[in-house]
Amino acid sequence: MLHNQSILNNPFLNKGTAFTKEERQKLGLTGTLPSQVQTLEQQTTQAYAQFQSKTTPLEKRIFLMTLFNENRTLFYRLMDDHLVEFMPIVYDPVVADSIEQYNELFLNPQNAAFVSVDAPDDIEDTLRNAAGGRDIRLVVVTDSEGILGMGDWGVNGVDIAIGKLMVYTAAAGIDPSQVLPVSIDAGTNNQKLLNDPLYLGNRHERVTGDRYYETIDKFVQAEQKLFPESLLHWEDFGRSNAQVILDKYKDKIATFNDDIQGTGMVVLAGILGALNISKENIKDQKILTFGAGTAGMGIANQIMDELMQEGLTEEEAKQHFYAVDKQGLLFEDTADLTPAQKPFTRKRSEFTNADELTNLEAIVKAVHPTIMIGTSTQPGAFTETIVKEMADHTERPIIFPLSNPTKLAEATAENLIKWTDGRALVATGIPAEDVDYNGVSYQIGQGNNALMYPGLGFGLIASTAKLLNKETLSAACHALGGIVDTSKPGAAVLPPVSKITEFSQKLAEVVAQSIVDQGLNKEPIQDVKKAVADMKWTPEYQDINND
Ligand SMILES: NC(=O)c1ccc[n+]([C@@H]2O[C@H](COP(=O)([O-])OP(=O)(O)OC[C@H]3O[C@@H](n4cnc5c(N)ncnc54)[C@H](O)[C@@H]3O)[C@@H](O)[C@H]2O)c1
Ligand SMILES: O=C(O)C[C@H](O)C(=O)O
Ligand SMILES: [Mn+2]
Repeated sequence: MLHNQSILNNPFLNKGTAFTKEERQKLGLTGTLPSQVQTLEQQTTQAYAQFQSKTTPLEKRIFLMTLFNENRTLFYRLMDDHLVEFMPIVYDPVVADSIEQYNELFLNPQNAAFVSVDAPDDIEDTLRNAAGGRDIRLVVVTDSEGILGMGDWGVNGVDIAIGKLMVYTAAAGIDPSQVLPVSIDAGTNNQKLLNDPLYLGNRHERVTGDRYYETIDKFVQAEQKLFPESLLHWEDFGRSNAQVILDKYKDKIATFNDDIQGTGMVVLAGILGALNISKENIKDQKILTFGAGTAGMGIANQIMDELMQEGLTEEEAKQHFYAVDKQGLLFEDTADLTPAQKPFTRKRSEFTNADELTNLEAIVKAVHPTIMIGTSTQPGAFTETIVKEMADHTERPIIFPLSNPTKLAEATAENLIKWTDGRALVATGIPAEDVDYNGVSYQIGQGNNALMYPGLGFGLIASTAKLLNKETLSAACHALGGIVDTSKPGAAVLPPVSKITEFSQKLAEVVAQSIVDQGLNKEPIQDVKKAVADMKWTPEYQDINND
């Protein structure tokens, strides 16, 4: 039996002023609310007016988070109605501000689980307590070592897990009571946080090595034990751990790393969209990834798989890539290569001036890439000189400056369009306005994994997937084709966020079909479309059974 006040304080059950007279009677809420009974529509109108009265993006976010804390149904109903407006507020880029000010703004743990490296024996209880008896199907976990491109944010990074989950529900329709955001607090190397008396996380340096990996393993074991039907999504781990963790679990459980695989997917989908516009072939492209870290190498691997599916051998496919990191173009003998970088290195003998290829300008001059992707965290790195040099050697340069948040982008969409006289095919990490240039309105696709992971994850959950493999990833990358009208001048390389619910559903169906076709579903599924449709949650008030 639920205590009356606990219903009002439970965001998964609370309806606020929408509790009917009968419900108030039944649940012991009579007299605990003003007498008027409102509809969800009336509540939505009132809440949106309040939202609009807030002047800064952060104030808007704080208001929405308060609503989220109170009443998930109302929050998601409002988000459904104003999806394009709310995405940048609850998610990237404004989530970055809330992460930087997490301690100052803290009001509510938002049903997250806080796993501590200092209390390994509490991990199972931690997850159980945070789930509070809910049937968890989706876990987004971060250790916050690489939050967007902003580095280490300790426990503050929990907001990215919460934000990613909000997009899951808004875009794909995962039931918000079936999700669990998790912070793995392994300490932090962010000196500012360690010195901050208000910092809420473990006040010591990051734990690394065996103790770190034991914590991760304990977490995975407990997560699988408590929520055997769940999908595990990894977010914003550091460069040295992200791939290692993924490789350890990817063949055993339903899991993926969003920065590696989600980003790889959205970039390949964007490239396929761009090539649809330029009518070029992927086998004729030279791909430069600037910032050969977690995302950069995830992107390279996804494109590599596509080239191999197009019939190239591994050796042939590798010849299409130029990976660039701090050291410059990565060669076989470059110092400090990561395991993910090694397969994508070049030979010095390919270039007459190999030793000079230590900066992007020299590399672009030597390579003449047709595709340039930025995941470097280096703002403004795609300069006018570099972009013009690239555009001098290819008709439709494909340029995706993807570093987030806004202040870290390698270039703006507007500059890329201007510098190339409208020829560049552009996608940016954060939302970008249309660019009006020479009478054409250029629509800019959002090259953000948020376009892909909700549909991917939802499809995996709905199909009760045992694991995610290359076949399913590849099928998903091709699922967005045909949504954008590429014959229109200024067409975007990716479908707009305004259609995210539509294409997330399509993506989920393609993913679920691929799982079932490969026999990777745990439970029998007769009708894939129905399985996806049945799983979809919509923000409407349900009857509460209080027995
Ligand atoms: N749009 C998206 O969907 C999306 C997805 C994932 C990551 N990102 C963004 O990409 C960026 C990188 O994320 P990550 O997870 O790969 O981080 P990461 O730390 O794993 O990788 C960043 C890489 O950039 C390299 N780098 C740093 N300075 C450089 C320089 N001067 N020149 C060349 N390379 C340099 C680093 O050495 C590292 O290898 C972040 O800003 C992140 O927000 C965007
Ligand atoms: O969070 C985002 O906006 C995309 C991506 O996962 C990132 O780390 O930048
Ligand atoms: Mn990320």
